Amino acid sequence: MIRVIIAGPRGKMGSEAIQMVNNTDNLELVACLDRKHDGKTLRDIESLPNMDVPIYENIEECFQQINADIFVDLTVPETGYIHTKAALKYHVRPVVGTSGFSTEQIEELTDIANTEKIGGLIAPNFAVGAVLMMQFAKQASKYFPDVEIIEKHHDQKLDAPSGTAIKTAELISEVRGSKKQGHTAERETVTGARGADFDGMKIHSIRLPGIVAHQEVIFGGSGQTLTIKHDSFNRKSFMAGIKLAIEEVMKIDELVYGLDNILE
Ligand SMILES: NC(=O)C1=CN([C@@H]2O[C@H](COP(=O)(O)OP(=O)(O)OC[C@H]3O[C@@H](n4cnc5c(N)ncnc54)[C@H](OP(=O)(O)O)[C@@H]3O)[C@@H](O)[C@H]2O)C=CC1
Ligand SMILES: O=C(O)C1=N[C@H](C(=O)O)C[C@H](O)C1
Repeated sequence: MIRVIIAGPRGKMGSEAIQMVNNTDNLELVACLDRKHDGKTLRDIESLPNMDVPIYENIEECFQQINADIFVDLTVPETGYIHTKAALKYHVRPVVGTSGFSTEQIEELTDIANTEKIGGLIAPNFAVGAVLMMQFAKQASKYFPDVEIIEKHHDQKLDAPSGTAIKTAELISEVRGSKKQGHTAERETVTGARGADFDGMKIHSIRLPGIVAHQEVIFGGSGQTLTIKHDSFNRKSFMAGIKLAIEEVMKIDELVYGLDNILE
């Protein structure tokens, strides 16, 4: 049995993750972290399963009282970062889905995990299809260095660009390097019209009600374009990746960034 703590249990991802853990034979939910229901149990909250799993508001208290193997964070960037640091301190392996960490924060968490020899994972996207999209985009950029990323998410999302878009740009940059695209005399008549700039490639973030999580990577070449596209239509699309991450992180003693690091 792998003993799991989930932070953000009332959220869209957290509530799906609880279901996934409850439906998985070798996983056991042992506590949740929730800023609004300290001292209660899941049973006390209408939207959550009828279970006697304790809820904590304070992460240190939670780790001091609960013996757990894995800490899953599905909250917001500022809190997720603090949670992940605490998990590493208490040697509870973090599996982090929360997006919006800075590069410096990811580097710092990686250093701590590696010093402590604790396995962990920060994954911008747990959907296997999205991981493949990123890998295919990296491959394509060798032949098509002119590329723009369009990511589309629901309008409750806090961070822009998405974690997936940033990871995609980072992977493409490993192959393509830095390259300014578009006309040399290009100028914006409305600020932001050309999107965010990452090593000269543009990232465009769309936020609308009615959509979940989608990304297109469009490559342009002489007389042709190539579009690599992934769509998550619901949050179940991320659950197989979280399950795999929980299981695989138990076998490693470093913190990795991206689900691709543990996929065969
Ligand atoms: N890696 C991946 O594959 C995926 C990652 N994500 C990321 O996961 C995270 C959660 O997404 P989602 O479930 O859609 O978001 P939700 O807004 O539905 O859920 C966020 C949860 O975090 C809680 N929360 C908010 N602020 C704090 C805080 N300061 N301290 C503690 N808890 C807090 C919320 O509680 P309250 O109701 O009190 O605000 C809520 O329960 C996001 O960062 C998102 O980008 C999402 C999908 C896939
Ligand atoms: O907030 C979301 O919804 C998602 N966030 C992640 C991201 O920032 O890439 C993963 C997925 O796109 C859904």
